[in-house]
Amino acid sequence: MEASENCCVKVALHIRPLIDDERLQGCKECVTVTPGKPQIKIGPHSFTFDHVYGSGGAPSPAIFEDCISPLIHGLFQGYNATVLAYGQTGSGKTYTMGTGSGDGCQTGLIPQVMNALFNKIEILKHQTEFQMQVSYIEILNEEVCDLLDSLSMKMETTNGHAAKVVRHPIQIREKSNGAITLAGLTEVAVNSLQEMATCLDQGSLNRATGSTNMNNQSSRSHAIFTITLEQMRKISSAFPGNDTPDEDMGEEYFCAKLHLVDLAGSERAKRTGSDGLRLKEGIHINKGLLALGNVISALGDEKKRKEGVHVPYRDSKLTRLLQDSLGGNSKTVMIACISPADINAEESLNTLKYANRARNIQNKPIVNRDVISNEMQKMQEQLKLLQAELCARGGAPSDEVLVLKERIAWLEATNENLCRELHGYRSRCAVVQQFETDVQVCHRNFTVYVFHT
Ligand SMILES: Nc1ncnc2c1ncn2[C@@H]1O[C@H](COP(=O)(O)OP(=O)(O)OP(=O)(O)O)[C@@H](O)[C@H]1O
Repeated sequence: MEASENCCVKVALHIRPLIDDERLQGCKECVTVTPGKPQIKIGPHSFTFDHVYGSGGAPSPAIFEDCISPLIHGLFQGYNATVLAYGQTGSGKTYTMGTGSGDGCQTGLIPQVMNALFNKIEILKHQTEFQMQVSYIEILNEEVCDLLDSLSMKMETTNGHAAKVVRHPIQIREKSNGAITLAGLTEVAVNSLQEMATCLDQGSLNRATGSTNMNNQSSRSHAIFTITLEQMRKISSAFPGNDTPDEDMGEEYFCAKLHLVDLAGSERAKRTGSDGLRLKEGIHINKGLLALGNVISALGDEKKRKEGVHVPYRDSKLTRLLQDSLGGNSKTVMIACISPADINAEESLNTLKYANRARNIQNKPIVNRDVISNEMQKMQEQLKLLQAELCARGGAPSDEVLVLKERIAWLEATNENLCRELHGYRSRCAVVQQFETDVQVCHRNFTVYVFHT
């Protein structure tokens, strides 16, 4: 795997327009965007973000080009990415992400992501083989549910009472290398934009929503739509002294994930008017968001970071699942959503403070190339060096030239063997991950060619 620069979590603010309900209540806008700057004022407080959209800031459609396009570009280079929509209930997260069933789902970010992915694949398909899978989960009342598994989302009728959706939670597992996985998660292989859109629609329909005083279609869960992009790319290279340019050097395998997260909205029971089930959901929502806030605080505070303060990822399912997106191997963008209405000023201020802290989080994204490809790349670099040396010696017979030729022959044979191995294992990330656990065997062989010339 390739190391890369640390990169901070980017935070964009999206201010939705006043909605009918707020106009009917006679609300006024209480936020002001500084013209030409990603800066916002609310009362005496002012905040600067990476971008500000809506309400006098940049136009909302620019979010995709500015914030999401670079993540997609990175995904094709093998970098994991995460987009997190955060904000108070009713602030426009679902609309912005396009995970709902309203107008936003046509223009939201996820449909645009899907379009961009398939457009790019169309351009690259002649030199790269692609496979994509999607999964869609929600965290509801601190349980993880698979939104694409129709069996775990059964409609059940009890004692003749109305049918209700019964959700069967799935378990979080931690592998020996610390990676988090979900036991038995449905991963649907998708080959077209239409197939991917169907998964999004079906999962979104299964997602738990309910009516509160603040939003008549409030998402009651945190939802994570994950796209896994696997690539098998042809490597070609011209050896010095070789007349055939772009000689086929085998293939490289990359596997990167894009998590698109629509968080449930923070809420106050007094304002949502929740009781019973809605209240219980609200308590869990706030608990998960508090845990997320604590992780953001621990990671965003430079002093704490330098002191190596414990990051409480394990305090909630949400933070365990987002561990890599915050402070780990991912390029991450947070989209903080707020309502401009004066009745929501207190909640908007809280969102702004929360999002502002997230800007200090440093991630360490790396290219997710599998171990075999990695070793192959090292080997090919060695081959190039040896070929160049052979060329420089002009091929005159000597002991050194003989040794060089032997080494080159050995490397070429090993490279060919590995190409075959990789072919056999390329179909799924999981299989390659399994293969990585056996990599010590390969390493023993590789040490043979790691020598100093
Ligand atoms: N940019 C926008 N332009 C117009 N209307 C919007 C915009 N964003 C949100 N809305 C409207 O505001 C209302 C609340 O939006 P939405 O359901 O997306 O909020 P939310 O933050 O996801 O809420 P919750 O956390 O309760 O699920 C909806 O009626 C939606 O259509």
